[in-house]
Amino acid sequence: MAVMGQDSLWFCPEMKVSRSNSNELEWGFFLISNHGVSTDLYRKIYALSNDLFSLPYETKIKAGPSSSARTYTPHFIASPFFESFRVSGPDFFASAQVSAEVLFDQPNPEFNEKLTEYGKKMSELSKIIVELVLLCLGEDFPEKFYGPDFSDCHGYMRINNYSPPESLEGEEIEGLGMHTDMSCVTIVYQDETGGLQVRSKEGLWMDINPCPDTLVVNIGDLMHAWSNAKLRSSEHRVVLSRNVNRFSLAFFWCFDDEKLISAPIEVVGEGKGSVFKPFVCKEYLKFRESNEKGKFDKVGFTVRDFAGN
Ligand SMILES: O=C(O)CCC(=O)C(=O)O
Ligand SMILES: [Fe+2]
Repeated sequence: MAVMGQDSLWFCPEMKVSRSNSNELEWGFFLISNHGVSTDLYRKIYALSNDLFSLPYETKIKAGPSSSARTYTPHFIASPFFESFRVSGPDFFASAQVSAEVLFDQPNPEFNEKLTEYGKKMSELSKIIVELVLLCLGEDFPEKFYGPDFSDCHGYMRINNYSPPESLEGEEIEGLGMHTDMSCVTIVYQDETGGLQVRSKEGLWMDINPCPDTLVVNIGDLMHAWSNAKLRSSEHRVVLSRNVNRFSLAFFWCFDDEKLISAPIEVVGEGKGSVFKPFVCKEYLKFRESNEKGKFDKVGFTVRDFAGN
């Protein structure tokens, strides 16, 4: 796997993050290539997802928030133009099957198999990425902290469909409002439509243009808190400016729900104060859920609002 720089936007662990210039650590986004996921697998998942999103609303909502499956997020929850299916690990097959059973008339083994293959690939990649990211914080960090703090991580994916309104004439609208991710790291595949943007520290929106055969990785709130804010969980959003559907796959690699997140002294530094109070992972997830419902037009809450000192 290679981690690449693009213009000055990206930090690159393999280029060795220079501690004298912490800028590279502060973007919170980078690209990876040579990740081992075939174009063919993306094509298949894209086609299967299209079948899914093309189903009538009455069918999709059978897996909606008030169903027992609760894998489908319909329009008007995150945004009027966004809908999504969730597939959770570690048993991606069983999770995909929960949706397949309520959505398809017949068994659809290909759907379950392809999403399982993708979930497993992303889980492996996430482990490598976490090790690389730890290496950015200190040479001995992967060895010291991967086992105790990161070996119980688990992942889930969201298959996202953005459908802009037909009236979109040269305008730009938010397909997904500004937010930070509730993950340690997130791996995003975006199709060639583009629209993903990251907010700089100065508040400027920067485009993350689609780049063939690369995936976008971003640091999430859990890693931000664990690293005592040394690794930035950047605000990002998706803007739609063309009248075409946009497809993306976001994979979130997270701590166990019960984990107490507290930055180690080696990260904070002797005699220095932590940026965050220690908190249990699931309490933060609960806080975000209760604060974000229906607030897609508002600035999202982050871990700073929840546990900032
Ligand atoms: O669709 C994308 O490109 C990004 C999605 C995203 O930020 C998310 O699901 O958290
Ligand atoms: Fe996100």
